[in-house]
Amino acid sequence: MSQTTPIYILSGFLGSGKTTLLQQLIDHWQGEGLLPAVIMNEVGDVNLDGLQVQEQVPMTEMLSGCICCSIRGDLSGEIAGLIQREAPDVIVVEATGIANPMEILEGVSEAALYLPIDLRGIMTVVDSAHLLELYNVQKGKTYRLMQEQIRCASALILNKMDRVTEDEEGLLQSIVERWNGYAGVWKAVRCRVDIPALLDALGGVKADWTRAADNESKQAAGELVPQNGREQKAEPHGESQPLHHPHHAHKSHHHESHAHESHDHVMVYTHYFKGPVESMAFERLIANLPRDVYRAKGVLTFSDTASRFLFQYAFRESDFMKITPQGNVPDVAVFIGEHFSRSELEQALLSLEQSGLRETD
Ligand SMILES: Nc1nc2c(ncn2[C@@H]2O[C@H](COP(=O)(O)OP(=O)(O)OP(=O)(O)O)[C@@H](O)[C@H]2O)c(=O)[nH]1
Repeated sequence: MSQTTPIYILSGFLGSGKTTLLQQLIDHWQGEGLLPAVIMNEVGDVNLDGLQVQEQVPMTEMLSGCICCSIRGDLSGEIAGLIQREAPDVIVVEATGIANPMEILEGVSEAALYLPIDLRGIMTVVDSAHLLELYNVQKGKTYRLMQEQIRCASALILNKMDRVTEDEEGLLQSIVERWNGYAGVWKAVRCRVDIPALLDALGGVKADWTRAADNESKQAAGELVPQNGREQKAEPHGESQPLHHPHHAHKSHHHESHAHESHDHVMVYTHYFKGPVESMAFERLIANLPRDVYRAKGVLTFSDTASRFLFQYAFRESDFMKITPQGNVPDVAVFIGEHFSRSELEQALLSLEQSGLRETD
């Protein structure tokens, strides 16, 4: 009898906490003796989230585009490759924060027509404070995309509750219940949720799943076949790019305009550092980023510290973590936002590099 591989889609706006949840899912499955595998999609051309996932987790990286549109045609090939190479017990597809989940759902559903996979549902992670702020304004593409990601969820993780007051909790709950009365809701800080309960609540995804009222739970089954391997698919291109690459094959076109409409306002700038920079100066630059930059992350060598750091910036909060990356990871920072001035940002980063170089002379 042929066996199907359960597959989960991890959705949520940029910086909401998807990778934070992914780490917990992986720990849980590994604790059960299972082999999870990950398909990680990034809009930039470097996968920094992958550095936070253990080496032994098989991972395929789909970079430089969004699986909901520009590289959606590649998704089924990636799933098939992972199953063939690694025989994982479960697969998680971590979408880019700007992906329209409906399109990813369609991509995975198409793949399920000819691959032995069983789509269990979409987990959407929400930055609760960010949602409340956008809800107060009630407009903008980011707001609509967040709304879409919430509507499409089969499970909702209201994350970053540490940034929400008790008074705001009620409003938050009522917003998400109005938008999606079907999904189970988990409130969390750092995505710390009851993972077995979360997984138990996810059943198969129905064709008309956005309106489905019932939620049958299915049990994941699988044999342990521990192997290891990572593969990277990057498209060669310049350092700053729009998110749609005409040279990518589009297998399916019927939803294209809708998908692009969801995030064609977003731009990415990737900066490769030529040398170390001073830590305080870099922190100041991050603290003063224009509001239109809503996500940044990178790996850096500072001129005044011994260790290398992974930095994260999401919705005006930054975080620095010491890391020792495996392999040859360059000093690089990725900035994602809307209509910000690439040249101003580049100039600011270049002058940081200049003063860093003077210091190490
Ligand atoms: N204050 C606060 N920060 C959090 C929480 N959960 C995650 N973070 C931080 O938010 C930042 C983004 O978290 P990630 O898990 O990388 O978010 P993501 O959704 O994977 O980000 P992208 O893949 O870039 O879209 C990191 O600096 C996390 O440490 C939380 O509950 N509260």
